[in-house]
Amino acid sequence: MRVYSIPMRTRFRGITTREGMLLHGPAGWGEFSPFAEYGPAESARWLAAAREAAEEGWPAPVRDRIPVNVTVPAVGPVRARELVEESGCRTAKVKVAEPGQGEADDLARVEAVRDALGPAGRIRVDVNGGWDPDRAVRMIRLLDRFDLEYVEQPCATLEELALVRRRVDVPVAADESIRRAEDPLRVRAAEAADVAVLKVQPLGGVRAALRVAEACGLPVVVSSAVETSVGLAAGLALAAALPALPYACGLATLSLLEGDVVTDPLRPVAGEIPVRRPEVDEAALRRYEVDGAGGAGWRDRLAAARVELDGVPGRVVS
Ligand SMILES: O=C(O)CCC(=O)c1ccccc1C(=O)O
Ligand SMILES: [Mg+2]
Repeated sequence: MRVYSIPMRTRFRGITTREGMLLHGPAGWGEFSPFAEYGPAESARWLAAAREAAEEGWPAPVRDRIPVNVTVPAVGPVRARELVEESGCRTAKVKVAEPGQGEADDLARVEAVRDALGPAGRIRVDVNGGWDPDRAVRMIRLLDRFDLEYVEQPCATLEELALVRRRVDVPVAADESIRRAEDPLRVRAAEAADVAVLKVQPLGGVRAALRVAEACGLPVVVSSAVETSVGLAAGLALAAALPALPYACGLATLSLLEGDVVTDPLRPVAGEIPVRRPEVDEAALRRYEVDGAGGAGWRDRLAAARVELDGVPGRVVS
């Protein structure tokens, strides 16, 4: 196993460096990159996803190209426009409700993105649970001036999502509300969402995510956890295996990173990423590889996740 640390081009989710581990097995490379705040129990699912990639591979694809959205972090309007234009994507996901910013920042960013995309482009906003229901209803109506495809996780809880969903016309997507196997049934029962955002690593792999998709009974948007192309390939495999894929996916996140670990990174071409599994490039990996203290911390996190998953300190995946 190898530990990487890649600087981010733009601060995202409060982080400026993306770190993780790459595990190798008979089926290829897998990525284990739980965010720093995740403990062993949550990280165990991220490990299950890495093992599936390294040991088993993924179910057969039913499509060979995945339409994707450009991800626009909480940047100013000028940078937002540049990111959309550079991307070639016709759908944008815009982060809003960033701590320390105001409603005017959100409106200016979304306006700039609408300007860059033109009237035919699609815009979704991601709130990461940052609004209370009253603010959510008010802000969604204001932002819908720029025509929203959906609003992702406007509030933190399921009950709040359901309340907001009843009060606005814009569809609601659940992201943070779907992290465990039992969550999709709760989302369904609460009638809290119109769309399910699914991420492979937090859900424990492509097969686990396919089961969640089925249990939700909602259209699915596959998103990345801001990963190297090794992790993104698993997201692509999920998007490629879903029976239906009515929305663009959030897998165009490589542009948030300064570099990658493969020869031919998974970047969009004309708004789509071709479904494939790129080869890890030794020279690229060595460029971002860390050992010593950083690497040791990750080896401890891997060991703890293994204990959760296997019950005992487990078999070593090289
Ligand atoms: O969906 C996308 O466009 C990119 C992925 C993304 O936004 C994301 C990435 C890592 C952690 C959380 C999130 C999120 O959707 O909130
Ligand atoms: Mg989200």
